[in-house]
Amino acid sequence: MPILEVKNLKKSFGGNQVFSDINISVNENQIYGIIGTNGAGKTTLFNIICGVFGPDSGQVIYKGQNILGKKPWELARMGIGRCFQTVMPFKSMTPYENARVARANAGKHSPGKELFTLDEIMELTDLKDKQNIPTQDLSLPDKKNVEIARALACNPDIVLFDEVSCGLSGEEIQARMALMKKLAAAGITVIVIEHIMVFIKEICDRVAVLHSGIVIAEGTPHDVSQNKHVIEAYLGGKEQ
Ligand SMILES: Nc1ncnc2c1ncn2[C@@H]1O[C@H](COP(=O)(O)OP(=O)(O)OP(=O)(O)O)[C@@H](O)[C@H]1O
Repeated sequence: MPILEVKNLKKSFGGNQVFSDINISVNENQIYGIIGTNGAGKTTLFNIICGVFGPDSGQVIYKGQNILGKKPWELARMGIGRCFQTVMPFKSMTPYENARVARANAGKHSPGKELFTLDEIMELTDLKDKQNIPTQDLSLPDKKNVEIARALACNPDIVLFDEVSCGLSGEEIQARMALMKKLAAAGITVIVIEHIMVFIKEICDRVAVLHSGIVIAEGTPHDVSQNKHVIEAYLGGKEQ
């Protein structure tokens, strides 16, 4: 059953049309990948889903309700979480404080029914032994973990991750993949934008490929990687 559907989305910035007709359907508990070349509109799609700005036309349906027009904080309280490509935690606060503030602000719809305690979130995001260090003194990968911890503290039903593996080592990427799988196993729906194909192939149940304003392919990672439009448009004619 779909938890999130994007229907007939159109979006332009000035004269630059980013989407002419985007359609995506994400089922509950799936790990759903979104790929596409630079500038294909992946982050724009997340911004529209999260209420940062609206489309020119189309619909975003979350749990059966059209959510266009709702503010980002309203959507966070409805269970839509987001991790940004660039990290934006409160720098002077520790990881634990960042998570606590996020929970207090967005700790949503079902108080007392949080999926993870703050301690569990520190464990899940590998921050347990650093949870009392000011975030500004942590490494970039740890800061990214704080960003994930903040999203999880909001007790989301769905989390959108925008290139959270960017700049990480192979080992850190493996840890990130394991975390995504744990979130899905715990009942959270995960949508990831990633450029790293191994990441997409290993963890995603389904993938959508954005190109020239539309979804040129949708399916399992294997099916999508065999699709001739994808090979031509996204993989530069070479299968990966
Ligand atoms: N707020 C904005 N104002 C004007 N143009 C924008 C805005 N946000 C995005 N764009 C433009 O929309 C297009 C899609 O950008 P977007 O960042 O969504 O692509 P992307 O697929 O996420 O790219 P990347 O892989 O490089 O992160 C680009 O041409 C970009 O310049």
